[in-house]
Amino acid sequence: MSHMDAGVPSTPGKFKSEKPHHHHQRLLLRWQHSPLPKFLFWSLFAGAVLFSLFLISPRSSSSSPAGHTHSSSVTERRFLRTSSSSSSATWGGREWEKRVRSSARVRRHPFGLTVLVTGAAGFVGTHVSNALHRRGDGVVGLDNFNDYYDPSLKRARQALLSHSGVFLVEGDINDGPLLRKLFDIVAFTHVLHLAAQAGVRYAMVNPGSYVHSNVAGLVSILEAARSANPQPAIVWASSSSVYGLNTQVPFSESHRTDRPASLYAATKKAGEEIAHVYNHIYGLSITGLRFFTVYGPWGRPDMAYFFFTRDILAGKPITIFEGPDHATVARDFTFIDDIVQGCIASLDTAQKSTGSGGTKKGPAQLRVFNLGNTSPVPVVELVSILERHLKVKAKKKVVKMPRNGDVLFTHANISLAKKELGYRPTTNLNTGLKRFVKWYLDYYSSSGSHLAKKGRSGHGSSSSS
Ligand SMILES: O=C(O)[C@H]1O[C@H](OP(=O)(O)OP(=O)(O)OC[C@H]2O[C@@H](n3ccc(=O)[nH]c3=O)[C@H](O)[C@@H]2O)[C@H](O)[C@@H](O)[C@@H]1O
Repeated sequence: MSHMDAGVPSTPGKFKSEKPHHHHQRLLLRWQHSPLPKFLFWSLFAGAVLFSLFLISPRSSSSSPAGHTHSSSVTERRFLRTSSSSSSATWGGREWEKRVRSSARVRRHPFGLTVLVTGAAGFVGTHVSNALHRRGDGVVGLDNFNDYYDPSLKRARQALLSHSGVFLVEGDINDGPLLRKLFDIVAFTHVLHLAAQAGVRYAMVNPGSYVHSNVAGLVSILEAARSANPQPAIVWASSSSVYGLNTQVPFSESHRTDRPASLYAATKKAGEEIAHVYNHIYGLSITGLRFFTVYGPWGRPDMAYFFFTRDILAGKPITIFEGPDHATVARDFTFIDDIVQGCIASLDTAQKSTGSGGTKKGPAQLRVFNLGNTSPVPVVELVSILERHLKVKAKKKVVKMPRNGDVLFTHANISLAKKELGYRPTTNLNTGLKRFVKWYLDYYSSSGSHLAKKGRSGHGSSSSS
């Protein structure tokens, strides 16, 4: 859920350099040696630099927010609007530092953790931050509140955290000075890095944002962590999508992950390789968690279970994908509370990093775990459960799955997480969706959403099997 701050271009803004032909080189040399063309050359050069800076600026974005991405095939280079790019949000100052320190204070002695949670206004980030704080750990959140999906939902999650005493810093994971400042003020024992550009299908619409958040952003976090003294242990969100076209089931950590089906998956896979580098060179203790389609209250509106709910209530048709020869599309949907348990167990079992001041002192822990539910459910079944809880019949359109980065099925083998983390998911899809629907109806009726109200009054009496 994070994105770039103003200024520094990453991969999307780069131009391809081409080797000029010798003849062109000679012409260019001659041209450069006369004074007027030299002036013209540098003016044009400066103009080009300014123009490219304009293009990469977050403020240059004019396209509409994402979240409803399943139909677009037009690739755009778009920078998501963040709180710091559209308002005067800043960080720093004595009052700000005081709030950071106070939020980081451990109330669970002697074993309390001090955790920096990136993407803390996100779905998983909010839940884990809350749970850590409740048990007495120090928690500081970081989030850039970008507009990939409705920022008001992120603000509502922030209000929830703030109410329980967790301070959320508004800023970007690509902001090196901000990260250094945070590590200067607080000796974080752990970083739970959840900030990312999520969503499989949106990667075809806005590829640059995936590279920026999931590759450059991850490196930025690891750079700050490796230079910090003491170095924190890192736990971060990878994804079940790294299994890509793997056909061995259930997916186990030892299976192939070199055939991603989407750019999103490729950036998460790249993250796992980058983690290896920082572990190897700097002695950072790093744990990657492959989440399997996490759902639940306070979830992400760009995910199918969420927008299916919205559209069913609004009486709009929903599109259900099917594979070749009518093959069922299924997901190992995992309830948020189980994921929270897996994240906390990963933090608790993470060993200390072994470096200091950027120098490795010895080998450090490097782990990857599947966090799934181990029982895949077809998407049509997900829709039936929603219909039951919403008491509304869906207008279903079954279509052949477009080539959009989606895979046919996911299924986690969680033996390793069970053994090493004591991870045991306990919520099935029916129970989890019941809790989601309850939250959804409460949230959107109390926040005055016409959509939820209209959907309920317009279709409340029809019911499904
Ligand atoms: O497990 C993961 O690692 C990933 O889980 C989700 O990705 P996905 O499983 O594709 O979840 P949804 O976008 O909610 O889609 C769920 C299912 O509904 C299907 N679907 C989606 C959209 C649609 O209009 N119709 C439809 O049938 C998809 O093909 C998929 O099988 C998240 O969106 C990713 O950020 C996350 O990394």
